[in-house]
Amino acid sequence: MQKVVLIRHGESIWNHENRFTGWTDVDLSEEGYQQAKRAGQILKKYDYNFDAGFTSVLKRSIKTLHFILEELDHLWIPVQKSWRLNERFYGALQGDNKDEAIAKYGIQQVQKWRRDPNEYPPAITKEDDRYPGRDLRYKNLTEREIPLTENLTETIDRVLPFWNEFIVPAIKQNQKVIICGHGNSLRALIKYMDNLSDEDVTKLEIPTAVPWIYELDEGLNRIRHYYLE
Ligand SMILES: O=C(O)[C@@H](CO)OP(=O)(O)O
Repeated sequence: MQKVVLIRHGESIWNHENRFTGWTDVDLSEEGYQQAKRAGQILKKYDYNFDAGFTSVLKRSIKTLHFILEELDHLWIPVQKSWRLNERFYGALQGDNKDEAIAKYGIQQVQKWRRDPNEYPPAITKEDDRYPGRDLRYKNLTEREIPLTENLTETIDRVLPFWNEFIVPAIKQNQKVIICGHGNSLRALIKYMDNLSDEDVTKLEIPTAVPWIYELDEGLNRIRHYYLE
């Protein structure tokens, strides 16, 4: 049996301000920093240790993983960062306040944008300041890989190659891995791992910085999962 730890980053400044974030590189709030430290202490209490870490290229996740590893005195383990673990790209909603969006577009539309796996948020154009194509960290992506908007189904499609190419081989080599991601990149992974229907995944809400333990059998099928508190 293998244990894999999934964890969403701690609260970000825009989580706190209730704004759509997506690929915007927003920092942790003070509360988010404390949450990350607490997550590390919880993992330490239960004697967890890791051989490898995986995270996105966004600082709220990178820092959360860093503070967790610091609590475990594990800053030395290899950490692989990939845009494929980024939050879902929220298009033209990025930066908008979620309550203001509800007032403008109605709760049903906003809820669809947020949770319907096949619904696209309004797209940006390549001229928009939020277009990731001018950001150095994405310079090796093809134009097709750089989103103007993204739904959860597409998030799954770009998370899975990273899961299959890097995380699965590490698990198969008996490495203990921790994956620090985002609400929707983890939702994408869990939809795949748990074979959740489109309907069921709409109900999946993932709290910030609470370690979520996946116990997997030899074939990497889920035995059970639970939060560590
Ligand atoms: O704003 C975002 O990028 C995400 C996560 O905070 O929001 P939501 O939960 O609405 O998908």
